[in-house]
Amino acid sequence: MSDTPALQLQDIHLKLASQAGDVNILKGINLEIHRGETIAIVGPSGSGKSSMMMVIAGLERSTSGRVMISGKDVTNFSEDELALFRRDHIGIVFQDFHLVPTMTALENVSIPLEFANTPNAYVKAKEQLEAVGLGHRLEHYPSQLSGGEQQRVALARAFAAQPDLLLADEPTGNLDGETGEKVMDLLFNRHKAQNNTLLLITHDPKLAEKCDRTIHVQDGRISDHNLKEVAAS
Ligand SMILES: Nc1ncnc2c1ncn2[C@@H]1O[C@H](COP(=O)(O)OP(=O)(O)OP(=O)(O)O)[C@@H](O)[C@H]1O
Repeated sequence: MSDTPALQLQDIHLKLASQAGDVNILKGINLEIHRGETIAIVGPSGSGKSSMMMVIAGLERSTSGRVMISGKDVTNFSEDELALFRRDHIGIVFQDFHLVPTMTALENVSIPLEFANTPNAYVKAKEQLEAVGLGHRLEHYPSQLSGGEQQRVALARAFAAQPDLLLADEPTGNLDGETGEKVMDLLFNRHKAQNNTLLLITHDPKLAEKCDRTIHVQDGRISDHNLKEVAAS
């Protein structure tokens, strides 16, 4: 296994314009995550967790700083380069599923594989759906699926291309406790099966406990608490 970190953030700042003036959202984030780690990102509402994840995913461009993924500096990638890099290396799961409503479960999972010219995209998508227990729902549209099932489709889609980095932003936030637990078990099982790196934003302490490490974000910074953890380790 290579020693190259899965993810490095160096002095990331994010400033966005709002009607009330510029807002400093991220204020110098430094972070290094190793391959295969599971990381919980916790912190108060509005502290910048989702913004940090958007910067990592290349869906938001930082104002300054550097983003390295698997040793590749993606900071100055064009939008097209970022889209290709995301397709090949990053899986993302959102709280509200983000499935395409006019596509079946099978199509939702296979479409990114087809874009990547992956051979046997449908067969691979079917395998991913079977791995999350949805082999009997392949032809169902999102509106015909429960919230838990929709999130399982989103998991199948995120894992389909075997990404190096899996980002999940409160993936159980819209689900009831029992369904959320099942989705979470699947998320960890799929992570284990593929041995990718998992970053998970959560407000649930039980979930954070399941991860190797917890990163605390406070007011756009990684809080002192983490620095003490690092110093003690
Ligand atoms: N497009 C934007 N323009 C201006 N400010 C924004 C924008 N997007 C987010 N913010 C602000 O940035 C801050 C961080 O938001 P972010 O969504 O990253 O927080 P969070 O920690 O993920 O919160 P939550 O736990 O509630 O999801 C908030 O104060 C938010 O209002």
